Amino acid sequence: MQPILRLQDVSKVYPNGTAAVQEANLEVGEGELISFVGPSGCGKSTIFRMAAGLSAPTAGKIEVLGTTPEEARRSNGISFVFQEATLMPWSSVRDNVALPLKLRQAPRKVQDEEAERALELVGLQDYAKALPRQLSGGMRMRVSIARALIANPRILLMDEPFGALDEITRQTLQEELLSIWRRNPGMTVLFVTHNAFEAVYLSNRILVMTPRPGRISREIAVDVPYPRGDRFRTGPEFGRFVGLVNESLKH
Ligand SMILES: Nc1ncnc2c1ncn2[C@@H]1O[C@H](COP(=O)(O)OP(=O)(O)OP(=O)(O)O)[C@@H](O)[C@H]1O
Repeated sequence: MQPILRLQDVSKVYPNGTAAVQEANLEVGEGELISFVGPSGCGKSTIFRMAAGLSAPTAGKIEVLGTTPEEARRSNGISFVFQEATLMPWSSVRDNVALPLKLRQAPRKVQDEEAERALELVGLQDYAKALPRQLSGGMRMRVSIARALIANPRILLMDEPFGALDEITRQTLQEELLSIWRRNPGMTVLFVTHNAFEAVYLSNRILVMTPRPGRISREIAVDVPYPRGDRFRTGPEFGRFVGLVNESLKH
């Protein structure tokens, strides 16, 4: 199978001399949902920024959708969701979601229709005219996800998107993400989290990174079929996987 994203011996040393990533190797297949876990500062965000073409590696090669990361981003093949929802405070929810289409100069009618459709996917169809400050943290994150989905990306990069949310909201958004992912069989999701429970619940594969400079030290396949639901979350198998992730983080 042709990988949709490939890192070959990728390293990143920042101009101030900080070695953030060292010889990371990775192949991601279409339709995977992969989580990255690792200690703070081990280079997870750096890998994501490089994969999205927002920062260049200092060594090695990254291939996304058979081309360069920059090209994949320009053609809307790859979208990014950050930890903070980063919305425009003066614009309505609908206009925030429509931004990627506006930047592409899509007709206003298309922008509105597609924004409504994306808002429906995240359950916010009734909030199209609201301003971001009128929403809760979880709702703002949903807007941010809708904005990433509007361009129909083949790869969605999510950098600790649920880190700032309470546990209940986090679990709701996990379910929504899984449901969106399952309804779009070709969509590949890469997800950064500090939370072993979240990684196990969501992913088909977990990549554990070493402390900085980050390398991918271990891969854990969570070979449990979807939909997973509460039975998986509360069962013995779940605990075994979480134990495996936590154990791997110690080495
Ligand atoms: N622009 C930059 N210039 C210099 N050093 C940087 C820059 N961005 C990140 N770093 C450093 O590179 C290392 C990796 O940072 P990165 O944000 O990729 O880690 P992370 O694993 O995502 O961390 P966290 O889990 O805390 O979000 C850190 O030591 C960080 O201080």
